Amino acid sequence: MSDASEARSDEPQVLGLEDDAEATRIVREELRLLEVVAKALGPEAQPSADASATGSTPPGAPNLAELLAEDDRRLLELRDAAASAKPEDLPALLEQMHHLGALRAQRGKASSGAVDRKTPYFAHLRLEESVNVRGRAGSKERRRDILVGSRQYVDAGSGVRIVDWRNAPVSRIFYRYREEDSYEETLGDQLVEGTVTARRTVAIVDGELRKVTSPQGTFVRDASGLWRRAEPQTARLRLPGRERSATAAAPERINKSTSPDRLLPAIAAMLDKEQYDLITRPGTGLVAIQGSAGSGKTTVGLHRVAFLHASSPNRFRPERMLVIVPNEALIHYTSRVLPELGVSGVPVMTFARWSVRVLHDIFPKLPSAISDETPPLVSRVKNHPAMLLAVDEIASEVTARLDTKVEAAMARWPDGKLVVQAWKASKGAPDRRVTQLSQWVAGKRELGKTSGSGLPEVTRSAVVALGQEMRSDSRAVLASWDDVTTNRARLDKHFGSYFGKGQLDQVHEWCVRQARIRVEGERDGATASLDSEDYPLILRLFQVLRGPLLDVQGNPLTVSHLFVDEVQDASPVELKILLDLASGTKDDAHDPSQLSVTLAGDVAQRMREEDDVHVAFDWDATLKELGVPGGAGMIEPLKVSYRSTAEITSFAQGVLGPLAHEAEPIANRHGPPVELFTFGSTGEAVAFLADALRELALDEPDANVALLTRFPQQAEVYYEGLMRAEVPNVRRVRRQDFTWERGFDVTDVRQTKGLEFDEVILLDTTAASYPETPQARQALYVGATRAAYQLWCITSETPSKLVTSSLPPDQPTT
Ligand SMILES: Nc1ncnc2c1ncn2[C@@H]1O[C@H](COP(=O)(O)OP(=O)(O)OP(=O)(O)O)[C@@H](O)[C@H]1O
Repeated sequence: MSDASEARSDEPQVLGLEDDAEATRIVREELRLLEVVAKALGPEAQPSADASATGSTPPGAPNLAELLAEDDRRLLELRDAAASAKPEDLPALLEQMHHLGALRAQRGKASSGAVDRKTPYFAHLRLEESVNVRGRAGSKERRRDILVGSRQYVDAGSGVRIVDWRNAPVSRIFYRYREEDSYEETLGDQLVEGTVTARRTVAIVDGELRKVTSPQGTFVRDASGLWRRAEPQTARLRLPGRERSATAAAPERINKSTSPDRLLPAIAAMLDKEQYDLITRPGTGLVAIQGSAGSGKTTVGLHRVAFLHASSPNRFRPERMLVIVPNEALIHYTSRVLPELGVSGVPVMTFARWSVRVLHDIFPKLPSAISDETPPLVSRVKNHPAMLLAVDEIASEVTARLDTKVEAAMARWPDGKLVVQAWKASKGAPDRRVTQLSQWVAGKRELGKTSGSGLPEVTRSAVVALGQEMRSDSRAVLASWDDVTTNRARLDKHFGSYFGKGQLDQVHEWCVRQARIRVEGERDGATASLDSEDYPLILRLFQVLRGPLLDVQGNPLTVSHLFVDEVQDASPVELKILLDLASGTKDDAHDPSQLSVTLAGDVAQRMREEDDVHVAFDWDATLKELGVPGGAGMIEPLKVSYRSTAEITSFAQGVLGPLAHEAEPIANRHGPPVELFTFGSTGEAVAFLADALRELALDEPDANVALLTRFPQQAEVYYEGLMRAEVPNVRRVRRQDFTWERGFDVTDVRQTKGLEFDEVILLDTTAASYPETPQARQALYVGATRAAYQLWCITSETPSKLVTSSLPPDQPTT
């Protein structure tokens, strides 16, 4: 490429900067470069090289074009399905289309097609270097201009060279070095040493240069074509400490960035009145805590566990209490609170972890593998609220069969009527009733004030034989599990009004296949496994057929107090199991009068794995469904938003729109404004972030920032870019494997449920990733409210309306 800094007679005009020689020189250089590129690209630019030629696609892996074709095919399929879908299936299909559309858009930007003439590149590097070719003596000096863009373009004739920011080896220099830095890099078989003599980012919109950002200044062109030197870049990430209090009496907040670790602290001395009242409620009964994100729900639930233990150490022994949190990260995040409050040894688990342990204690022969291929549809059906009714129906059928058996069998024996009466007086799950009948006939207990010990011998023997026969029905937990999932008529009856026939066909087919592999062993390479949703299903069937769950010694398993955090994400079946577990037992049956439970949740934060259809969480309905007396009257809202600043809290409420909490949360501190940064491409956004994060790492080495995308695949792109840019301590968190150390965690929103970071950067806050759907609102809300102090939104396409409409009206967007 010719040297753009040489003076020429036909040099482009830079109006508005006549008094600023440095600015004129820089802008003119960039205008000339753009002219050269535009000429080389011509009106119909042709691709010069595809992405695979850059060596970025591993052998055998599908290349970008194949992935795009696959995306298109699936989009078409979804579109067809939507055209003929039942109205109730439409939201799910539309949500899938949004998801795929967002990924497709991102992939499309990186596709190997023609360079986008409207925005051919976003950065310019000028390098002066000396090149040594391996194995050859001597070196060659050269000076060259490299442009960095979203697609590669090389035109040897005109000297134009645009490299793809993601994979051209030379783009490493752009991300790793600043202007005037010396570098040494191996590019192919060449060892290249040199100096970056210019490093600029440029905004080219519709083929026109609009902005140049350089170490010498930022130069912006307005609509009338005049250039001006902009105020120095003010966008900075910062750590807390300088914010003002929103209310004079606002309590202090613990500054986690200066505490020894980043875990949730014990804050007994700081609790407010409402929090304290909830914590000190009597130990028997149910306490339901609703509150916006960061209002202290987890904190209150854990302090309540400690309070109950302190008030009745024998009843609430640590090992007899249970805390259920929605993900593995929260187990670690909350681990400090209880020991600091003097209670060690309370099991804190996810429902999944707890249920795996209990199920295998009861049924050690069940396969231990959990399928990672379960279709989302199967998960949705198995987690559906209607499953509770399906399970209850099975229990009623078993009971009806046993009633018939007892009556039919006893009609033949002397005093058989007494046996029928005793059977009717027995209580609890069918299997417990069979046990009670056996105990009655053996004279070990009374049923309805009678004892069976006076029965004629023949009748007693007949009852013993009948009891054995009845066990095959009352203990048929695993057979009932098969029945509820593989019996097509049952699926239709319970789920037919929520799912289409084709969908239930798929569910049925999957369940039948799973059952067959379990019976026949390995088949076509597939080994026996359970779906993760089978765990609650089997445990619930156990409770309704056989009674309280059992520990490994076969004793009834109960807990003296249960705290379920993020309850809006638990399925009704899971909740029902847990509530029975926390009910205690009397006469072998659950005893709701002993119930001791704390539930904490936020309707606005529901994000279940299988929710491609929006399912609103309704406290009242849930409590009623679970048979909790009092319903919504039990709920105590917490209103102070302790985690996030007023700026973030207000932005987050805006994002929720119609789903916003009835009671506007009260924030107690101010902080930096929420900012939206718009870029021409992901590569440009990565360059900006790399600079901001590097600067933060230098100024505040302890900072811990979360960079969050909506979908996991999007996080990969940013992670790779930041790694290439050699930003220190960048980590890709895929399955809640947070290290809780200083640095930058790149992950998707779902992973951060319940957690807190000083700064959050929401990536790809585009209209495609966050459309105006309830799911997108809730995901964006969860992401935004993870931030305690500072929140940035980044986009390289049309920004989501959820973001733009939630920023304050005077908020400048960059
Ligand atoms: N009374 C209080 N005074 C000061 N800080 C508090 C108070 N209550 C809670 N906090 C702090 O507020 C932050 C959020 O608390 P917590 O995680 O318990 O909220 P949450 O409602 O469970 O949030 P989420 O809905 O996001 O799960 C924590 O840093 C906690 O220490």
